[in-house]
Amino acid sequence: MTQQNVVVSDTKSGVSLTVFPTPAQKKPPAAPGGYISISRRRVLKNLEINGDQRINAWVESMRASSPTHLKSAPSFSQEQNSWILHHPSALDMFDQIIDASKGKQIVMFLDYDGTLSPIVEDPDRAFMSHSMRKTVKKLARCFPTAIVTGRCKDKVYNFVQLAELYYAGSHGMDIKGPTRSSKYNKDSKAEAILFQPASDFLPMIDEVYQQLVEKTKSTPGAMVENNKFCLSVHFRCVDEKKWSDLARQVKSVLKDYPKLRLTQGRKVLEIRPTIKWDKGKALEFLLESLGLANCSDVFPVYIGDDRSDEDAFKKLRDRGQGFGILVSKFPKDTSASYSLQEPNEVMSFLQRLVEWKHMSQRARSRV
Ligand SMILES: O=P(O)(O)OC[C@H]1O[C@H](O[C@H]2O[C@H](CO)[C@@H](O)[C@H](O)[C@H]2O)[C@H](O)[C@@H](O)[C@@H]1O
Repeated sequence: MTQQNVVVSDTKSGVSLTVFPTPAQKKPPAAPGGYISISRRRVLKNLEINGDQRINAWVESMRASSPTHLKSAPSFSQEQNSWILHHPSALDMFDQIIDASKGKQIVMFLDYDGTLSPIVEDPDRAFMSHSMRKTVKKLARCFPTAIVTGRCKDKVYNFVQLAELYYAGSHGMDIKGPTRSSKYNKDSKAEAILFQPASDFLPMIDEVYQQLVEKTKSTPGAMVENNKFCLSVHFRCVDEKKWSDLARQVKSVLKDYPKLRLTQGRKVLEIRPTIKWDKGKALEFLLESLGLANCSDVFPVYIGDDRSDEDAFKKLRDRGQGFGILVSKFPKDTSASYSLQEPNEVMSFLQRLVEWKHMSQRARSRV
């Protein structure tokens, strides 16, 4: 690359442009603000446009991924019907699912928000019901069970309060084994599991958290949540007309932190380290910790409702093991095989798994 070439990178938008001078431009013109600066200005202008387009794309995508109103147009019900054909209800397909798992060790991975708990306005009040807790407790007696969430691990633990589970907080960047022994972790090895691949990022995340709180305080309803290794900026209680402004505020803070990236969830923008780690990798790590990563007779089931869960759905597809279940009332682009409409259906599905396990144990003990 010659000295005159200009590389302009917008690390946040992933845009990296290299501007090569044309032969006619090779000598810098005498005029102030030579050709490199003019090109740079043009490129920066383009980046501004791209930046705005990107913000609009986030905002649109956030609206689409968490629709507020049930659509009623005929084309929508057609879309819904065709989607359901491709992602049938895991409750309707229960027998087929059980058939596919025959002779294999089922391992359960559960997202938290929108899967075990209903979506609510205040993230600090996203409690799971007692009946859901009871169900998950029973489930963990039948199968190794992990909670995989974007939340801070300790916060989700306070919601779930089951010491016999594995927990992967901060989108899998904070993993911990059970602290209470169960059938699957008798040798106490599980308790020793602790994996934090992004610990170097802690000071940066704290710094960005402070800046985001300061920057967004002028936007009524905006809330920044510290999830330890990642952050969430909540849009749910912000007037939709202000969403683009809020996204711009977030982007303006992040421009100085190329080592952080933005992802988007249900009315939330999430800020996380650029390391190659996600819920899919966390799932693989947990299977390895359980000594099941290289087994052909493992059957992982991952249930989740959000974009970040797609990494885990995809991982299962790539491994050709088990399957994903998307929790959604609406058709969504997904790598999950099955669907459930809401946390209540998730609970029914988990209950059926527990009943089936008890029945098959009883049948085996009779033989
Ligand atoms: O991986 P998850 O367990 O699904 O966590 C993803 C985000 O969940 C939470 O936000 C979502 O639930 C809130 C409470 O119902 C809701 O108000 C918000 O709009 C949703 O996006 C959590 O607060 C975030 O920090 C997580 O990133």
